[in-house]
Amino acid sequence: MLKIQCHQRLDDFELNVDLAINKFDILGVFGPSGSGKSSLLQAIAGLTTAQNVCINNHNITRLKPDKRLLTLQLQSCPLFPHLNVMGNLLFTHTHCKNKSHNLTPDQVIDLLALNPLLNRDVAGLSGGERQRVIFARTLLSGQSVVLLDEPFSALDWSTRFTMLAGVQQLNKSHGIKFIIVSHSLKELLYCSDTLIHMAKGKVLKCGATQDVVHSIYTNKSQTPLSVLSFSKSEFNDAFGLCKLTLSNSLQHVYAVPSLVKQSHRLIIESGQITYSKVKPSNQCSANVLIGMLENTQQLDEQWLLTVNVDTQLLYCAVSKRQWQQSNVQLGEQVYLTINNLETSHY
Ligand SMILES: Nc1ncnc2c1ncn2[C@@H]1O[C@H](COP(=O)(O)OP(=O)(O)OP(=O)(O)O)[C@@H](O)[C@H]1O
Repeated sequence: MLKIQCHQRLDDFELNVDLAINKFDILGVFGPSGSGKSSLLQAIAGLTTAQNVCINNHNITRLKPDKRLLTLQLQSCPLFPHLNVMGNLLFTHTHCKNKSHNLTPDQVIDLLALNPLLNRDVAGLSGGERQRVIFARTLLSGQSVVLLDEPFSALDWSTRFTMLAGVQQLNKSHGIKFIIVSHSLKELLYCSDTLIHMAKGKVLKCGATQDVVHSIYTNKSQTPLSVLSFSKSEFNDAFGLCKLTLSNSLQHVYAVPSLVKQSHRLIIESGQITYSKVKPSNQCSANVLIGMLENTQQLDEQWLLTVNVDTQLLYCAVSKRQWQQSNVQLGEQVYLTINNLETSHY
């Protein structure tokens, strides 16, 4: 159980958060610019003085930041300029006391593939390299609750997915809990189990990530993305592709290994999915899944179809003309073709 109550007035802006979550491992915080995401993390970490901060009914408003047993990685963090990358990591590992987990520098370096950077001068690092080093340093502070404010915004999607898979792995292997602020639903869908949607200093919705994302889509504010979870991944030598078996049925799709990473989720954009009432007969049409049309909604010029595949909701955006011609009713079986899984598009 996690309960957060936080009240803070910052000139004209008022942060007023009161939420309760049954369980979380990786909590995402999503919302438009200026909605109060960073202010919330900073108030929890004690970097700003809020009028009231209660976590699980403990009032921590006056508790010093170093007694809060968590660490916050800000959007931009300085590194020590007189130390190289390895020096920065070792400094944190050596000087941070009262650690709650025993992650070693070698483990973090391996997980985040930092070996090629270790002897580099920090002044010469690119924005993305710098973010990876800062994340490694955050982990080496040894806290088991880690707050991250836009931690991977400077990374390309492939590297970002590797880092997010690392976050999931650290949660499983070392029990580290993460709260991650991001503008990107794609990022949060990939890694978080629970999501907070904020606007104007308040929580609009909080709950299982897919439910909250669904409510964001039905409010028309975002391009729909789907998550496809799979339980098994087997590399197929003949195709050079991974065969992914869906979590709740024997349906499967094939994807290039670079899309699979260490995670058991694929993020699929609505434009990647096409649907039909009859099974596609074209031999080239691989990656066809069977589902049931669960909902339709008009989004400006398009229609958004929600299709239940394997108890997972996939979103498919179609033109008005295509929707009218297809003559599919709610509850009917449809075929979804997932495109671009067999070529790397990041
Ligand atoms: N120290 C401060 N004094 C006055 N106003 C502040 C202060 N810090 C933040 N604010 C205001 O509070 C609001 C929320 O800011 P915050 O940085 O928390 O939003 P955010 O959701 O993290 O935005 P972004 O996604 O752009 O980083 C903004 O309107 C900001 O101008």
